[in-house]
Amino acid sequence: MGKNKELKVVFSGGGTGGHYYPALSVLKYLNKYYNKLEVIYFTTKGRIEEKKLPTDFPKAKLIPLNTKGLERPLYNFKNINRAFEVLKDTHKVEKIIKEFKPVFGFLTGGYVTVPVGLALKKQNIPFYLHEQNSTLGISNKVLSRWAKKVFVSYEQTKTNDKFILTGNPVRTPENEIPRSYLLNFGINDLNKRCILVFGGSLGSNEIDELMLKVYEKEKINNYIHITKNPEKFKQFPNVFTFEYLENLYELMAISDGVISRAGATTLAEIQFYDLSAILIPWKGAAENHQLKNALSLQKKGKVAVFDEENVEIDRLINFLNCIQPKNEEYIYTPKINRATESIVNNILWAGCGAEGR
Ligand SMILES: CC(=O)N[C@H]1[C@@H](OP(=O)(O)OP(=O)(O)OC[C@H]2O[C@@H](n3ccc(=O)[nH]c3=O)[C@H](O)[C@@H]2O)O[C@H](CO)[C@@H](O)[C@@H]1O
Repeated sequence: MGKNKELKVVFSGGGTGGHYYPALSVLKYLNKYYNKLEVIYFTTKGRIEEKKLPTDFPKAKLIPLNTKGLERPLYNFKNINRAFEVLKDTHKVEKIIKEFKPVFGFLTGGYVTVPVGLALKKQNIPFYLHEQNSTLGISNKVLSRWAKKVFVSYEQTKTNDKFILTGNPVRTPENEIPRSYLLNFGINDLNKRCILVFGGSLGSNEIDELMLKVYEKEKINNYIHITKNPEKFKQFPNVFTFEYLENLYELMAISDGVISRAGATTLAEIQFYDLSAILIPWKGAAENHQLKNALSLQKKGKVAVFDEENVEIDRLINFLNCIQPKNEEYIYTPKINRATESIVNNILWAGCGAEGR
């Protein structure tokens, strides 16, 4: 990859961590190779990409959009207003990119990407989509007909040659991380299993309730549990609670297992860091995509999928107790994430367009 170059790009994607973190991984990768990477990131007002991006990526210019998701059922009166908002935002984005002149756009899903994709199309600027889930989300479905390429995380999502299987980009530590890093999070016996518990980027009350039952019975393993209700877990000395951990992926690199929902980005991280996992798919996900995500990972082993309405606590505990823990000497050594690399290579060098324009 060439260095000392300038590149102007438009990014968008978010609303939730599952859409936002893949965009961030690609952005960070690009940033390594360009001395002057100029980025406009179109954000969902008040959501994760707005709150986290400035610290993650200080050079990006954030522009919030008003577009909101459609109400269900679709014939809801509010949706007329929502459609107007998309038109207004499309116009706003068009004006901005006309002046900014980006080389390409990269969009990772979430309703905010719709006006951005429409504006890029109107200005004849190539754009690329990334889909994290096994089925296309609504925004990606709408935009895919105009996208230059659609990068996907699962083989079964490909429907024509425009679709390229890359996997889902995940955040990776730049440096080695020793197992002893866990001491910073309260863990004091590094030879015991360390299990990370969380309900995606938005949290999950159901997982909190389920884990209360697990912690009543299982006192040996250590747990780092992300929750909005830390007071519920105070009586368990082996449970260390946090409201949100921005760098959860660093803990994944040195932990032993995960108990979580089955959001696609979490699943990609579980695979990348080769963790054992108990997955409890969220039933409200569009087209039940979390269950589909989870089942395709289950085929690869080290993963058990539970139905949230029927979790057998003893089976769950038995699964945990079969995990071979890393020992206190363990050190994670940095490795490249092939999905991130593959997306960037496809955009810049594999004749997909941007650099050759
Ligand atoms: C309610 C909702 O819309 N869910 C969707 C959303 O989920 P959600 O945003 O929960 O997505 P994922 O579970 O895929 O990803 C969560 C991300 O947040 C990170 N994390 C989480 C907690 C924390 O304290 N710190 C932290 O960094 C995880 O490491 C992971 O990178 O996007 C996913 C990917 O499109 C979809 O599959 C989900 O169905």
